[in-house]
Amino acid sequence: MMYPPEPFKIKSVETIKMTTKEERAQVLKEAGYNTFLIPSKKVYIDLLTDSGTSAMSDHQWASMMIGDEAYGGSENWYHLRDAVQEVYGFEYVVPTHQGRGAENLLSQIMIKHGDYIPGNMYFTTTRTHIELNGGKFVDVIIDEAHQPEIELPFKGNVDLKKYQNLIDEVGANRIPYICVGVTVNMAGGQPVSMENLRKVKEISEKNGIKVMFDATRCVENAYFIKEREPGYGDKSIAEILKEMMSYADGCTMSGKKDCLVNIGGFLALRDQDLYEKATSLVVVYEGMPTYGGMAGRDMEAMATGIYESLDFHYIEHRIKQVRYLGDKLDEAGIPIIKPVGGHAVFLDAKRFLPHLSQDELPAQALSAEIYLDSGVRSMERGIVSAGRDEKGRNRYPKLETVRLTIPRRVYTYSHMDVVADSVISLFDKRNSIKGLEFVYEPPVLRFFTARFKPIE
Ligand SMILES: Cc1ncc(COP(=O)(O)O)c(C=O)c1O
Ligand SMILES: N[C@@H](Cc1ccc(O)cc1)C(=O)O
Repeated sequence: MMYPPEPFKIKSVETIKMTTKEERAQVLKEAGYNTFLIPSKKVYIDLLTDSGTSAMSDHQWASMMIGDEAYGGSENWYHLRDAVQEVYGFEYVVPTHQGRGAENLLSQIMIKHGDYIPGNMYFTTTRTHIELNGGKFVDVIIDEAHQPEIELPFKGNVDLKKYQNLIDEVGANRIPYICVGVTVNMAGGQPVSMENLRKVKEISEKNGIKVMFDATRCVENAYFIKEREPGYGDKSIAEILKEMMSYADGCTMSGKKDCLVNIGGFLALRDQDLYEKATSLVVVYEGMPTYGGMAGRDMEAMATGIYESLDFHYIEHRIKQVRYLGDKLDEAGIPIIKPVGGHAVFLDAKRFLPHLSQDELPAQALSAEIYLDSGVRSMERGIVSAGRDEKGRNRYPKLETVRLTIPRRVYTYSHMDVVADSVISLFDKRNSIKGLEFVYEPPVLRFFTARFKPIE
């Protein structure tokens, strides 16, 4: 089915309200033209992120009622650990408050000053933790991933030649692990094929390098493998996921995405020695190794969410709802990253606003204009998100995009129509959109709290 109907019915609703354009202009000014800083009550359709914004199921809410809020050995922890072991196949699990808690632990236990960490495109928090621990991130994704117009089924693949070249150049002993995102957030939610994962594992094993997945959206990746990779059409999402994970030595997980919860995460490992190192740190940064910053009820909801995410009808609808929005925009001639990925539709701000240079922050300006037009909140993913390099110079990513990120089980196809209409109407008056400049720039992860003003 092209766009399947919602495989759920709605039991509880949250009212959303439209604001006036005058009100939004004021809100935007007060938020320094940064959509992260807009109060959510002033947002009509919130496509800032799919992180922690999912609607939980009735079963997950029921799980919240059996929270065992014990400091040590909560019953819910054992359920979560068992779910991770069963579904993802890793023996050792360290709970964390969210994904970056796991990234912190992994980076601290594995990276030595001067090490290199290859990966299939950077992610903001992941690269920050690598750098804070003295490592250098090296992008080894295929070139096509940086080109919005090229359509490939697995545009998140690791370029095996680039990976091998890095090993030859710096030596395997300077590469503790490769970080493989499944799917790749910054490339547009693009998946990685099973064949590519298998080969990455082969090269890594040969060279004594560990493979660590950023498993944040691994269920979405499994769906794409089922849909696109020969030999996987008849396999279940659970089987595909298990095989994907069999090519990793561990993973970091932001449970706020594919585990369908509002908060939570974990680090999973196969190696006992690494696990012991991680547990000695988790007590410093997160909490006891049996809660890691989560309440008992949150762990139970995550355990339930992990099993629910394997349902084919759920994941098919999720992917295709995102595709519905992408197809509508594409048919109207709006420049987007193609193909449409798993969690979001990415507008190509360079082609949307060709009259603005990258220094005029076109994606930041476009996300502000979308909010002004319709109250739809999106996120900049371009030069502002890329930040500065070690010498303090702006990084200029090839992809300058605005991300329309769809929360799971929250909005309907008609909400997608409203979003598409707003973007299409803005495209017609795109020449009047002005650039932005920084008025406040924080030193790290600047996009979260930076402030801007229009360039007059
Ligand atoms: C691919 C990816 N990795 C890691 C993270 C970090 O997770 P969290 O937001 O839960 O800290 C996120 C989202 O932030 C993400 O999208
Ligand atoms: N991981 C979440 C939250 C987040 C957003 C932006 C970031 O750069 C970091 C984290 C997302 O991708 O939406």
